[in-house]
Amino acid sequence: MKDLKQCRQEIDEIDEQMMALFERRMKVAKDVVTYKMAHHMEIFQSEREAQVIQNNVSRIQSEDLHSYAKLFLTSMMNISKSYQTTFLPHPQTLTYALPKVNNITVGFQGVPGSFSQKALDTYFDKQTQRQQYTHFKDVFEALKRDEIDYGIVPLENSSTGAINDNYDAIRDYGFYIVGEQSLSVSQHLLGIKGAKLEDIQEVYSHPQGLLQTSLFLEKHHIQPHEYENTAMAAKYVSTLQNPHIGAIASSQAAQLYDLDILQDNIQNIQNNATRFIIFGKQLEVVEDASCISIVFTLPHQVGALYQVMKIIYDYAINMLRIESRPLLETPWEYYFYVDLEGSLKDVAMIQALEDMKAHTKTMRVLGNYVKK
Ligand SMILES: C=C(O[C@@H]1C=C(C(=O)O)C=C[C@H]1O)C(=O)O
Repeated sequence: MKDLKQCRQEIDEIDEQMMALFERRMKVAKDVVTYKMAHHMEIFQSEREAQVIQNNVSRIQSEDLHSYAKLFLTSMMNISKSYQTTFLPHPQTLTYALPKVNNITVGFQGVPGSFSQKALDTYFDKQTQRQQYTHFKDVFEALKRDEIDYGIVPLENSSTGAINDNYDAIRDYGFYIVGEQSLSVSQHLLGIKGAKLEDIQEVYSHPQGLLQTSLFLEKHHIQPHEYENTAMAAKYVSTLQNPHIGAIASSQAAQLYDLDILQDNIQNIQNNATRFIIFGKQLEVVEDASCISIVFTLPHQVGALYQVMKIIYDYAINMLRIESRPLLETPWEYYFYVDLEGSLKDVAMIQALEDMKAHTKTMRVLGNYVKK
């Protein structure tokens, strides 16, 4: 048996060599992303990754290490991609993208009658193919598999705040926001034909639908049940044919699933609106893009957020929004999502972003798009 101290000495020597190689590899990854940004290429290149895995796993002599080698290479390439996403485009080489409209497929969560579909119908034209998914996460997965060109998900509601899972997903999947559609949302109490408000004891809806109507539900002592989606809840309630069970959903859902509107506009706040984002695999900047979204993490030190805010102030940039989310790996540390008014074609903006980046631990531009 080898001595532990001796083994660890050997590991230390190996790590030293590996770290030098890691640094070299990451520097090349930086050169790769510079090229990709200038040539409108996606960061993720699945064929290249498959090739890297195939070439290198076959170099490992011990058969029992093949699956570990594959895991090692995959993690290494994930780290390299996440590093690549942190680089800012160069205003001179960044060219405007024409919004893709022809022959595209867009994924959304829910069934016809859902608010996501309504947002999709408002943003895209009739020819756009629609693909529906059960969960928000499925829309992100579908884009990852190239099943769709874009996804559309809600990000924020004016009365209930952020839709956290989608905030985290847009960051974790490394996708870009290419557009935004705001939609005014009216929630209605739906029931089967002939049912009355007084009959309703329980309702089904998406958690957002329940939150947005919490005051009404409390007042009428109606028990809420969470469901995947408002429209799916309406469809479900329609199959139950129980006069005591209702759904909270749109008027379109009432029509589609043959339900009555027992009480309209039951949302806590009358001007209830939801912001949806359209996301894709590439940074696409259209000519009139005026909102830049960024996400960053900060070192745990006094005044770290202030330093970033000061740069925004010094460059006289209008900050449209700031949101923080916990960093799961390290408790009590946060991701900050910030929306800024401006364009990535503006040299001063890039300078400001570079300065901000210097005060962050990690920073990535999520997109530069038009708010609608
Ligand atoms: C470095 C690149 O970018 C990504 C990362 C890869 C890597 O780290 O080897 C491979 C393919 C891409 O998904 C590249 O395109 O070569």
